[in-house]
Amino acid sequence: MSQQISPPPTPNRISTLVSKERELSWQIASNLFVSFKYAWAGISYSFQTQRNFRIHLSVCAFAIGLSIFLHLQSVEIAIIAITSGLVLTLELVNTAIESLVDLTVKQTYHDLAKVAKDCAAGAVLVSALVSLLVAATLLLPPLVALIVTAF
Ligand SMILES: Nc1ncnc2c1ncn2[C@@H]1O[C@H](COP(=O)(O)OP(=O)(O)OP(=O)(O)O)[C@@H](O)[C@H]1O
Repeated sequence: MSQQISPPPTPNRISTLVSKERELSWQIASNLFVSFKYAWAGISYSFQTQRNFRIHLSVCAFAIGLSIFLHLQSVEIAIIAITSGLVLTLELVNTAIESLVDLTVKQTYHDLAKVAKDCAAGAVLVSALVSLLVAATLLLPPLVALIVTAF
């Protein structure tokens, strides 16, 4: 049996899509303040439900705090902040993908659900490892120097 392939979108179809923008959405944020409120609700949900998010947040705060305490250069602190932000951002995306997968397949097993969840978790792991490497490279030399001078 041949598989049905959707035709590429024509300019007319695109303008129809634009005019029906967000038609399927249950609710649309009415202004920027409301958008921030929902964004904060997402961060709060992740914090309350995801143990890994709480661990990563603590480690990131510690790394940034230590980099300030050790008087690292502004660029170095910025690099640590960027890599930390990336980990937390991917944790949020991971939570969103998990929720979408669970919403779609509910409590049934599906190979593609596994791929989606495993890849999302893999993205967090990659960013966490890179972040750890960057933090160790920038923090360890001044930290060791401080410990050596103290004893
Ligand atoms: N519906 C499903 N179909 C197939 N495999 C699934 C399904 N749900 C979960 N899994 C498998 O179980 C693993 C753990 O599921 P879970 O929902 O706890 O993901 P997780 O929340 O990504 O873990 P973490 O919170 O540590 O990132 C997934 O990575 C996936 O391999």
